[in-house]
Amino acid sequence: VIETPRAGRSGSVSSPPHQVADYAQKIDVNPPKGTRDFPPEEMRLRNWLFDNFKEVSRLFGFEEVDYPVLESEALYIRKAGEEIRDQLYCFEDRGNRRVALRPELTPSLARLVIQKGKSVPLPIKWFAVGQCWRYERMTRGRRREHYQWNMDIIGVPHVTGEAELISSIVTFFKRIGITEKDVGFKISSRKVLQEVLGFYSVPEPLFAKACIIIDKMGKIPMEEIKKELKSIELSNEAIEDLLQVLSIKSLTELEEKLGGAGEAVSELKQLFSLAENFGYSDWIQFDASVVRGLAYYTGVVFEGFDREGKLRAICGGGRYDRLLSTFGGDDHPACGFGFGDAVIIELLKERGLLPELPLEVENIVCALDPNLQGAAARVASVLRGKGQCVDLVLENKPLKWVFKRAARINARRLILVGSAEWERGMVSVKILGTGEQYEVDVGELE
Ligand SMILES: OCc1cccc(Br)n1
Repeated sequence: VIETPRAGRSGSVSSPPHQVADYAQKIDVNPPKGTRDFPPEEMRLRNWLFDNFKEVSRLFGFEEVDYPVLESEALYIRKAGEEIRDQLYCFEDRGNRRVALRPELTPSLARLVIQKGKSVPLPIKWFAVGQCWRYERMTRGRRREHYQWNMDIIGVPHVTGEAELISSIVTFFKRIGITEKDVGFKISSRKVLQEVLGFYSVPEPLFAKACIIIDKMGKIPMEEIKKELKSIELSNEAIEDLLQVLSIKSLTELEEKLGGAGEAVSELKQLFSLAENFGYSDWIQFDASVVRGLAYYTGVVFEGFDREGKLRAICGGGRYDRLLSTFGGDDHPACGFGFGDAVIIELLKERGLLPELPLEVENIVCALDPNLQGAAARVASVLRGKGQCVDLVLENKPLKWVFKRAARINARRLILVGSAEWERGMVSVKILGTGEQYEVDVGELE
């Protein structure tokens, strides 16, 4: 914390060497509650993670997009009782507009797809990595921001879309050393719920609310779940039947319960068959209790989980065929997922899989004489022009300091610009850590 200097008895302020303005206020140098700084080491890990997100997206032929972190609050006003709504980071701007820091990326995607209309041919395959926000009472000390990787397919009504998306996440996991022994995907479909609630003639508008309540299973007591289901007029019989179906863990059992004629069973069978062809059957399991906590899902839903059961869901997604029409656009079939940047890092730490990402600077260039600083700048420019990374020593420093800095930045080569050598158009090169050293013509440096 930066302290403002206190006036002594004489009234004069004995300020430190650097003058601190008398009016300077004490500021907290930590970032706002629930947010993170990314100093170099953390930023290297974040870039490593995002580079893997983006490389997988490229492998699957997806195009990168982005949207404002600030959106109209209207994008997120859904009436299904979602947690994401309760925690909206929203405010009125100076133009009296209701705006919000985006809590997720999917509504922005829907907005942009509608905006683009027929100018963008289907299927759309877009991905984004963006910061998302929630305003949660810090009582739980949880973060208020995270970065989410999203991949979405618009215009494909078949479960081939969901199968492709899960394949992309499996590809990502494999790239970073995570196997099916570490994580799995619980897969279900909201059409299971729809078919069960349909038996009890539960009106369509209550369907999303029921899903949001059921998503709280395991997070709040079962009695509370039943109470909330009763509050949306589900009969005791419907509730008991629903809870029984939600405990089903196999497609065979599901088919026995629902019959084989419905879309829920047939789509899930197709998905599991496609998984066989993609080669990730060992990563997935049917679990009827998966509904996810977003109101707009309409079909297949899935979530990545850690098999040790220590962490929250790693990622989640599903089909949302009617989101666009809720924004006044033409409906297109759609599916997608969100993958947060925090739980996966916790998992990698747990598994000892965090990558070593040291700062690596190829060259450190130093003038041995203050009059040779220009020469050193020239050498640095020649190397940089050849794509070489150079840390140029910018002050007149003793060699001991230079060697210490070279070690800290993991430099491979120390290039010294000395007057005797420079007069012959040469510089001296030390390959650090090897004792090898030689002189070389500046033009031949590479
Ligand atoms: O996963 C829900 C969520 C949304 C925004 C920010 C954070 Br942290 N978490």
